[in-house]
Amino acid sequence: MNDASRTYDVVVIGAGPVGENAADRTVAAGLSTAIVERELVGGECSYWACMPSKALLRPVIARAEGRRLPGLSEALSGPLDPAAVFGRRDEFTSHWDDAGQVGWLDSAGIDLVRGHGRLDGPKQVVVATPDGGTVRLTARHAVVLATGTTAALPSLPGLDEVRPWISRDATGAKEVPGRLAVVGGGVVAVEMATVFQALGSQVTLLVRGQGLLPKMEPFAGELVADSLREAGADVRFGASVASVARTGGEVRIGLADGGELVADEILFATGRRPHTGDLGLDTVGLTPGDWLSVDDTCRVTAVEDGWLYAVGDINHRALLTHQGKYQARMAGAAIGVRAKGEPVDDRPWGAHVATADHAAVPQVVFTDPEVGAVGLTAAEAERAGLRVKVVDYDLANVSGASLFGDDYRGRARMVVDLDRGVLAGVTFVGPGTGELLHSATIAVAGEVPVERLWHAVPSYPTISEIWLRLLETYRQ
Ligand SMILES: Cc1cc2nc3c(=O)[nH]c(=O)nc-3n(C[C@H](O)[C@H](O)[C@H](O)COP(=O)(O)OP(=O)(O)OC[C@H]3O[C@@H](n4cnc5c(N)ncnc54)[C@H](O)[C@@H]3O)c2cc1C
Ligand SMILES: NC(=O)c1ccc[n+]([C@@H]2O[C@H](COP(=O)([O-])OP(=O)(O)OC[C@H]3O[C@@H](n4cnc5c(N)ncnc54)[C@H](O)[C@@H]3O)[C@@H](O)[C@H]2O)c1
Repeated sequence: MNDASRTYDVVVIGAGPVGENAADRTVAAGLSTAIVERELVGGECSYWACMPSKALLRPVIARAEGRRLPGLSEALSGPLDPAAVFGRRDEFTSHWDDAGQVGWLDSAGIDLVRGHGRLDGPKQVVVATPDGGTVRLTARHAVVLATGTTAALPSLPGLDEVRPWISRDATGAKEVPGRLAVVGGGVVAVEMATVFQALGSQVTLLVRGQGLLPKMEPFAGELVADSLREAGADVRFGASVASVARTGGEVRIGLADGGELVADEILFATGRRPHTGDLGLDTVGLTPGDWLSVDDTCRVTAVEDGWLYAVGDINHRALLTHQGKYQARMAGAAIGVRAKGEPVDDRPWGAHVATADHAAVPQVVFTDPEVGAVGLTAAEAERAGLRVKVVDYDLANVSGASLFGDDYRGRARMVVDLDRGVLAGVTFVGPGTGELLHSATIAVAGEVPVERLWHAVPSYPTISEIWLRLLETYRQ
């Protein structure tokens, strides 16, 4: 063994939250593990996605909530201080320094190899190191790909010259643009529109569809759109960008309907593409640039002998940090038992399978109002052929919600699978509901019978009383 060629039980490429967790689990299973990272240990989530975006959103949401409380609202009438908001964000990204996360890798017994990793045939990884050298890593048991995603941009004439913002530019911003155009109606678009409108930008949201948050219950996007408009944002539906050009510091945006919009910056929040284009996938018979299909233990299905795993965003099952970390826990444990020749517990909800990816993926959108959803929407349940009862309730009628803030607006939906007597999905929309979501995740993942939920008594007067109201409505 020398510096340029090393052998480990497991090699992980990508030290985002998901790769880190996979490595932690394989070390816990007694397997020597190296992790390869080309940028910052901690990945997109820690430095450019979850953490900075939520650090930017927190004062925005806290202020919006405080402004609904007479006695407090007067003290919150002034503008937010962007420099202080950006400063707190910088603390949460550790000023884009990964020393803390590298220390954690050390403490967990995971070897870090810095550089760009590529597959080079079965169980082989070649790392191009920052000093121009190469390190060959051989895996005895498994290679785990956890290389995440980057922003997907549409192909538009002139886009490169415009220097458009992608999510990294928004979450890492140092200045507040006077006019910000945001293209897209998904999670990044609504969260960043919320931040920049509150920090002082005039935001225009250009949504090609007819609603926001199209993967969720329709009322979620409707309530978020109402609130963005009340905050002063211009939310346009059926608005497709046809061309972009930068002249004299301004971006001129041509719309498909012939209209034009002028902005100082344009953010494309139009989805993600996987970091699989330059990963050596062709050396193992896969197509560069593709998302990677996996089984429930996260093994890449198209590769023989079961040595290649893909966890987190790149398998396209659920582009969320918590769900990727869950996959990493399952895959890491599966690699551990397979290495020992022990049986894999791959029954649904078994110890080595990411069953929740199919039935119980939770997500909180940190807008005002917050949106929390888990499991199937009513439309998805219908498409899946389930016999369901859809139960809606206006959160404004819950005592805990009206105490939370005046003029409370929110709505909840419970989708009951009538044949199994359990919940297929739950959605909460309203201020303060994000922390409520895990109760629904437990009910859905635990397949708690609706009749037993009737005995789970929510405390009075909390927003959790929505559970009682939904169940009463269901039983009527
Ligand atoms: C603006 C924004 C906000 C978000 N907010 C949330 C949120 O609030 N909650 C949530 O659950 N999810 C959120 N997400 C999604 C979340 O960021 C991702 O689901 C998560 O980062 C996926 O983790 P990962 O480890 O799979 O990939 P990543 O975090 O992308 O990490 C992949 C790592 O692999 C490295 N890498 C890539 N290729 C190579 C290579 N060839 N060699 C070596 N290293 C390589 C990268 O440098 C990176 O460090 C957000 C996303 C965005 C864009
Ligand atoms: N709070 C959270 O959990 C959180 C926050 C941010 C991001 N994320 C995750 O990160 C991922 C990426 O988020 P995202 O918002 O970029 O993707 P997304 O898939 O949620 O939304 C992309 C939106 O862009 C639209 N779009 C795509 N191409 C377009 C085009 N050419 N022109 C106009 N519109 C176009 C789509 O119709 C869609 O509405 C998501 O999977 C999301 O779950 C999660």
